[in-house]
Amino acid sequence: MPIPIQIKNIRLQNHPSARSQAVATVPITEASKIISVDAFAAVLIASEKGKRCDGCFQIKSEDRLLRKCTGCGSYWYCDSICQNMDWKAHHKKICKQYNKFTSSNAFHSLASHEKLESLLLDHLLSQVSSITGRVDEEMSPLGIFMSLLPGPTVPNRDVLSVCGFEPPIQPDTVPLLYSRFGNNNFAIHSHLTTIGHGIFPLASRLFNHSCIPNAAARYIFSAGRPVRMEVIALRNISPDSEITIPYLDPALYQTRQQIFDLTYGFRCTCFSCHILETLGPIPAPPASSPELTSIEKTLRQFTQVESFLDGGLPVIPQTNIPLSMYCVFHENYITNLSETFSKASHEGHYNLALDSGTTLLALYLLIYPPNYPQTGIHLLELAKTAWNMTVGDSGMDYQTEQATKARVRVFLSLGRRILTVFGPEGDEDGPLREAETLQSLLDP
Ligand SMILES: C[S@@+](CC[C@H](N)C(=O)[O-])C[C@H]1O[C@@H](n2cnc3c(N)ncnc32)[C@H](O)[C@@H]1O
Repeated sequence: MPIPIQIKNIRLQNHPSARSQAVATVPITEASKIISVDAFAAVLIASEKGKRCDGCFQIKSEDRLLRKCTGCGSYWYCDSICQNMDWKAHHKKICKQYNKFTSSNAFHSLASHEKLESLLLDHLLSQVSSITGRVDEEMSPLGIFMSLLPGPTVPNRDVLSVCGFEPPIQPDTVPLLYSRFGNNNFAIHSHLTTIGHGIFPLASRLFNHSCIPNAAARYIFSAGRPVRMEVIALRNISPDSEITIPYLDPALYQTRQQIFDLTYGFRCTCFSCHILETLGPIPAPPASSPELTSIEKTLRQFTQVESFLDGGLPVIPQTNIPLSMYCVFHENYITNLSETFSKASHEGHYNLALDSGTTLLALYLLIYPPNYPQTGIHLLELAKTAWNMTVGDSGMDYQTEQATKARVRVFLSLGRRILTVFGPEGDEDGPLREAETLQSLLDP
């Protein structure tokens, strides 16, 4: 059956297990924008409420004070443009019931992710009810949403039926809508920190997941507009190659397959998952420090992280990983290592920070594909740490200072390159701006 979606430079073709896949019809160059789509529905996470505009998601500042909705007092906006946009899209349907619902026992009994889902579903249902009659239009956001594959579990309607209103859509449409909800909402981030969740039907319809993706989503906030998702090519994509995005952090080596099963209803068969399956369960890292130090040495040697720091970032194949260092993929190890790095860096223990940060970089080279934004942000953090070391130690001798500054330069240039590929996203001041500032301090 032909697939009735036409997007510039992309063709949807049949896929044996994922129904369809998006493939490039022309060469797509690294850093280019593959698609740009507005959120069909979006909601801020609880900790961001009152700090950002509920309409466009821009952050409050001295120049952008927020005004409260006078009806519920629980939604905040930059100005009347954002407020009108939100009112028409969904808020007029929920304003009156919002406080009653969010203070109800039913709402309080939900886990925090369920609360967020319930509010997002609420926005979605309100949105849907404002555009009744367009369900059958194939290219409308709702038409595309309804054409998505259902997830493995249907959300509990009692839990997720929010604000007590029933959308005025045909009753048989409601279960279809619910069953497509859980597996099609995206975490919206600013500088890779989640600030909300949103529904982007066209992006859902097009892109399958890979743990070694060649594209990734970034989010743009602009006044008077809904949040926009842009899917960016992380590397050159040749014609007829599939375009894939990560549905979750590929570093979740132990839990990702379970999340695919439970939330999306598929088994990932990418190369990284294939290797994981071949190697079997990941052992816990050793408790003893000398043993762990030796494993970390093997990891750094295997990725040649120290020697490449003078050149460019290598692509390390996940093949032939020495079995002795397999435990570095344990999620506890990754979490502990990144905590050690950021704590040591903040507390001024720079030698420890650079040591653990370099080991973490070696691990990221194995886990993430080229130009993955997390690697770029980590390189910037390493550059800032090395820079703080040079300015924080007034007794540093000239040679050590020059050697440390040389490390700052390398980390910064590698990090900037990756961050430029992904491009700016979210709030105005971000890692790219920080990288420019650090560059101007280094080379005044
Ligand atoms: C957001 S949709 C992606 C578009 C989907 N291929 C379609 O035809 O509508 C997500 C669903 O696609 C399928 N899918 C996505 N990535 C997959 C993968 N790597 N392997 C198998 N199925 C996948 C799963 O059924 C998943 O719930």
